[in-house]
Amino acid sequence: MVIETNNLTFNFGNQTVVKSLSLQVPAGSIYGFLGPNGAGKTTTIKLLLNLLQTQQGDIKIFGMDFAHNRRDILSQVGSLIEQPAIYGHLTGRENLINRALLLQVPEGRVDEMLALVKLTHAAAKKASNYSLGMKQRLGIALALLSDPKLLMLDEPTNGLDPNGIIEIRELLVRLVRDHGKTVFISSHLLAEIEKMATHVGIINFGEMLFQGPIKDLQSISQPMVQIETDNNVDAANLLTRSGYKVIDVKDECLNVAFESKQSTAKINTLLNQNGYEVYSIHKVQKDLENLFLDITKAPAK
Ligand SMILES: Nc1ncnc2c1ncn2[C@@H]1O[C@H](COP(=O)(O)OP(=O)(O)OP(=O)(O)O)[C@@H](O)[C@H]1O
Repeated sequence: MVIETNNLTFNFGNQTVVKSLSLQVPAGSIYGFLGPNGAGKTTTIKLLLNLLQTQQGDIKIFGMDFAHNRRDILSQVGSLIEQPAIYGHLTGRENLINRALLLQVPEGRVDEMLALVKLTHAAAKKASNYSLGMKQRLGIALALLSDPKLLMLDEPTNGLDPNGIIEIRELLVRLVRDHGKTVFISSHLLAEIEKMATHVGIINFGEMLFQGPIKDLQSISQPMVQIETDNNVDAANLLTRSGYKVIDVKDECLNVAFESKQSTAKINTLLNQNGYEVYSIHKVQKDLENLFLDITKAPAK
């Protein structure tokens, strides 16, 4: 794991904004850290970057205990939180050269970074004249100058138009695929993250509500046949024995993985032939956005 937290908890006064958080961010992943406004994402990122002092719990980054290896760890982490620290009166290249001097990074990296974030054509333009998307990309180039293994980005697509979002997405995918980085990116929009993330963590009120590979989240949103019978438990057993994939059984209904209309009709016939009364049978599907809303609308504890 590149990032691992155990029982991470943080309070602002008497408000607990991060609650027993156990993050698991695998190496080489694009980890989407999702949650509505005020969920605790920025606070968590600040704890991971030591911009806030940990009050409770442990953080391990690159397998090292954060409390005892802070310098070592942070020298291998690039970050972008809130607005990128850019000087508007300097050009894109000058901004990068300044930082390269500060970090004692060879100046050759500057042109490499400009090319990587597709700003070579605008290198000599004043940063104040950059679009929001260009500023974000320059911010990412600044974060990448020291060639960190891990990039942490707090809502980097906030306020960007669809093109700007696509450019950032493509850049992050390239960084992971071609440069072996791990990317930790927060957002309050699942739709933005879904297309690039390999893993997601969904938090609300500081608590982890779902964490795992994106495909696990997608599999919860697979289409299902929802069936209500006079005996759902026995009907589910019959369907399992007959080779259908029963997803769950509740008092009021049972859910079977949807295969086709024809297979749904066969399920109906099978149940009827075995003496079950079928009160309703229909296809249901939650799209990811609705799933996300469902997961995050739980009331505060
Ligand atoms: N400096 C602070 N002092 C007191 N409370 C704070 C402070 N910073 C954040 N909070 C509170 O902590 C909670 C979590 O805020 P945080 O900024 O971490 O959420 P977030 O998920 O990043 O939200 P957003 O998507 O809006 O940026 C919120 O209730 C917020 O009001």
